[in-house]
Amino acid sequence: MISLNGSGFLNNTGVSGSRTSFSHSQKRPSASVRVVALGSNGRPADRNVSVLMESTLKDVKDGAPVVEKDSKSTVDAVVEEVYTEDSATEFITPWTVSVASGYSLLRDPHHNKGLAFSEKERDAHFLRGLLPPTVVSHELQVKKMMHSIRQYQVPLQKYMAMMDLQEMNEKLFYKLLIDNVEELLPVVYTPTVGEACQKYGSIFRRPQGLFISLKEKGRISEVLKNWPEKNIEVIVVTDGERILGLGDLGCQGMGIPVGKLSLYTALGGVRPSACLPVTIDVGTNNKKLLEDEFYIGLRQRRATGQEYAELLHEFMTAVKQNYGEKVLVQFEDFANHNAFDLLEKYGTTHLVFNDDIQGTASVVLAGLIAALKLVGGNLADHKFLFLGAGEAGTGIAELIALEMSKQTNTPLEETRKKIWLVDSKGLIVSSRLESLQHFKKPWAHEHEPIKDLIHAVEAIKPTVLIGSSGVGRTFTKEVVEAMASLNEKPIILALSNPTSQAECTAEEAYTWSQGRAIYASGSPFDPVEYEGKVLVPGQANNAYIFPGLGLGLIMSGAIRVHDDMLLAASESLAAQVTQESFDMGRIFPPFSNIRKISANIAANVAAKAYELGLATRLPQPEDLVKYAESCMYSPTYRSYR
Ligand SMILES: NC(=O)C1=CN([C@@H]2O[C@H](COP(=O)(O)OP(=O)(O)OC[C@H]3O[C@@H](n4cnc5c(N)ncnc54)[C@H](OP(=O)(O)O)[C@@H]3O)[C@@H](O)[C@H]2O)C=CC1
Ligand SMILES: CC(=O)C(=O)O
Ligand SMILES: [Mg+2]
Repeated sequence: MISLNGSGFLNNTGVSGSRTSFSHSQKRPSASVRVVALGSNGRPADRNVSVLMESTLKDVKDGAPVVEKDSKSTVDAVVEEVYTEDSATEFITPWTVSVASGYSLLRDPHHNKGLAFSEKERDAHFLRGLLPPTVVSHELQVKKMMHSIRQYQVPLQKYMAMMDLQEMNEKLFYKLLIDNVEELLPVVYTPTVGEACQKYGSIFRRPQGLFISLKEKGRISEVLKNWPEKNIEVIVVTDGERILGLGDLGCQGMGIPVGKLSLYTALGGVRPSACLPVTIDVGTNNKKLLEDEFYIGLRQRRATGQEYAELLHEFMTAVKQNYGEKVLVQFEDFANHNAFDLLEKYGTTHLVFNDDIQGTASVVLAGLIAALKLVGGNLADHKFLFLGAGEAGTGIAELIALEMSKQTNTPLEETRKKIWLVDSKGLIVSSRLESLQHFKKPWAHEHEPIKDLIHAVEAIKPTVLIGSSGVGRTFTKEVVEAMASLNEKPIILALSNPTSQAECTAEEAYTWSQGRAIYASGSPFDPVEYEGKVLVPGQANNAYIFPGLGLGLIMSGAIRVHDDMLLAASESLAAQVTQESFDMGRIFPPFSNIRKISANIAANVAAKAYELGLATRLPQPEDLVKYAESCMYSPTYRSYR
């Protein structure tokens, strides 16, 4: 497993939302917070209307500016006040010299409240006549939006409605997503985000992230400055070459960083304005896209070698220059021939992790630790077989081997022998060693060659079967039946996304194993009734991990990601699976509790960062769970003066 390095950018307050904040001992003069609303084109409109928040920054306590609550303010929590307010306290752009009319305010997604603007605000901000007379609560807005989204039968229409909402009223978008996470996760994330990426050219309306193409070579730092937010804490970047299990979608992969970052906010509580989605466009080898008149990316085959490396290097350098050394960069959906190398290269200079390799490993290990409560034994008592030996497969395999090695005090080389992988050419065995990609080599064990999965299952006799191939329906009836004949409770994880690429469905796994399989999948499946018992499949998706992991890194001011932090995240997630879940056969907790889960994961990750001496936010908060919760963005409307 690759351990990642980086060096520290010190944020004195430890409140990660605020790079422009103050040291623990510094007093900040009392100051009103001035917010300038901009015109719909991002430039100020011609009317002089300043929007003043009702809160006033007074002091700095425990590293967090204390907000004196105005009698009319609706905001209560001190830290929340600082962390949650999304740039409203520092709305700075080079052209912020005058202020806007209410019309502009309605078009500013960060500050727009739509019909929730109070009578007083409508008067103060020139909104009279621009809104119908009714004033509604945030809750009613959520109810109405959910009603409206449920009217759409087609998932992509729901996705587009959600994206429109995000562009229109950010706080309503996040409240909707947080309050209805189980229903809306499949809309803004897998599986629908996969279809959205496939059709991104046709549905593209407004930029939701930065597109950095070969055309921008030599001026990436300038391009970063075009993004309106400056205090970036998390970047999710893709080059679009391996989007879910859908292959090379080039520039249209942008849906993935956008979706992942909306989960950073909704699930992990990172401020939306601190999140930057980036797509690096070096071309695409997808012939269909190159010939598609609606394709939005560069029309050329992918740049490789030095040209590719130089663009990526310029990007990584510019990121550090613009946002400091503690900005977290999450590599997402790169093809494996670049992913491992990028992780290794930038792990020594930046705070980076690869979600597909490391986030996936952490979530699957958590599921396995939890599953042991149902099947018994320790990790080392089990034998693992993977279909797919790429980023997800070898990443998971390595973290399982590491955990096993720690638990049994056995060398990693030994624990790896419990784990077998099959790739497109068959079982990975020592006779193939020379021709294997470097990340597969540790898994080339002594065995005769085997070409297909069913024969590998029969020969290896695994207790756990994990699909990470990106190819749908590869766990056939024969394969699942073989697992069920070998094990009383076979563990079967069909990780590939989106739903169309799942190695088998929940229904198939339960039916073909006579209801005995312990099953989880990357994309969600509905519960299945088998012989009168309702079995609820878990969702083995890195979305359980990266938001909490990211929050833990940010709140502790961590300067690098360490494997032990991934293990800490796994342990925390596994510990949060309740008996109620186990009784339904699920090895992951429901997403409805995800913010609490993320806070606990963040606390465990941060604790590990402190233990390893990798945290820079000092002193360590006494109660890390409470601190994590206090740091989390919540989409509460603020009152405007
Ligand atoms: N649930 C989750 O949280 C996550 C799910 N995933 C999903 O996992 C899948 C794989 O992702 P990733 O590991 O990054 O992709 P990679 O491209 O890195 O790896 C795919 C692996 O599958 C192998 N493979 C492809 N076709 C077959 C086949 N027919 N039979 C056997 N093996 C095959 C490839 O073999 P070869 O090397 O020979 O080409 C390769 O080893 C994707 O669908 C992705 O969506 C990924 C990350 C997280
Ligand atoms: C979930 C995820 O990261 C993937 O499928 O690539
Ligand atoms: Mg991914």
